[in-house]
Amino acid sequence: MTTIKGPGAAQTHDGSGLRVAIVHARWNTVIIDQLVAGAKKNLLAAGVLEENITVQTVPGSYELPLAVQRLYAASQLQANSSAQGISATDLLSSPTAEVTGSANAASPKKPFDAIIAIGVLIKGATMHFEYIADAVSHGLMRVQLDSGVPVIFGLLTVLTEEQGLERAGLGNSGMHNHGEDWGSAAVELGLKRRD
Ligand SMILES: O=Nc1c(NC[C@H](O)[C@H](O)[C@H](O)CO)[nH]c(=O)[nH]c1=O
Repeated sequence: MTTIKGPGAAQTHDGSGLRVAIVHARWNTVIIDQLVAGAKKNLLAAGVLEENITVQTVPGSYELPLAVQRLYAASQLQANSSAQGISATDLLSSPTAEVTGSANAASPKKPFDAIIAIGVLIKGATMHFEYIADAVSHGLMRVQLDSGVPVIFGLLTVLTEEQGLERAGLGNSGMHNHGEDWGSAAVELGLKRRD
C-alpha cells in the first residue's frame, strides 16, 4: 500500500555548522528516550557535530515552552557575551531543567539554529491531556514566532500507550520513529535560517 502521509524526502544538506538543542520532557520515558534517539540519529546523519547538540530535560511537557525560550535566550546571551568567560552552564542553569550533553564553556559561541521540543502526552480519564496539549502547542508556536528560532514540534498527543509506542518505532505496525523526522526538520529549518 502506498504511504501518502509523511514529511517526504528530507531536504538536509550539510549540518556540520549547525548548533541544535533537544529539550525533552521526562514523562513516559520509554517512548521519550526512543524519540530523542531518533532525533539525534538524523541530526548526526545530516552532519551535525555531537558537540553542537545540547540536550536539556524538564519534568513534563507543560514545562517545554519556557525551557525552550530560556535556552534560546541563554544561547543568544552566550553568543553576545564578552570574553568574561561566562560559561554556557552558568547561562543555561535553570531550576526546572537538568542540562546534559555539551552545554559547557566549550560550546560554540553562537545561538542555536533550531530547537527540538519533545514530549509525550497520553490521554487519561480527565481533561488534563487537552489542556496541556493546547497550552504547549500554542506556547511553542509563540516562542518560535517571538524569538525567530525554529522550534520543531515534537509533542506526541496520543490516546493510548500503543499509539505512542508506534510513533516511536516501537510498535508492531512498522511505523517509523517520528523523532527522526524532527531531527531532519531541525537541520532543514536551521539551514534555511541562514539563507
Ligand atoms: O499528565 N500527564 C502528562 C504530563 N503531566 C505533567 C505536566 O506536563 C507538568 O509537568 C505538571 O503539570 C507540572 O507542571 N506531562 C507529560 O509530558 N505527559 C503526560 O502524559
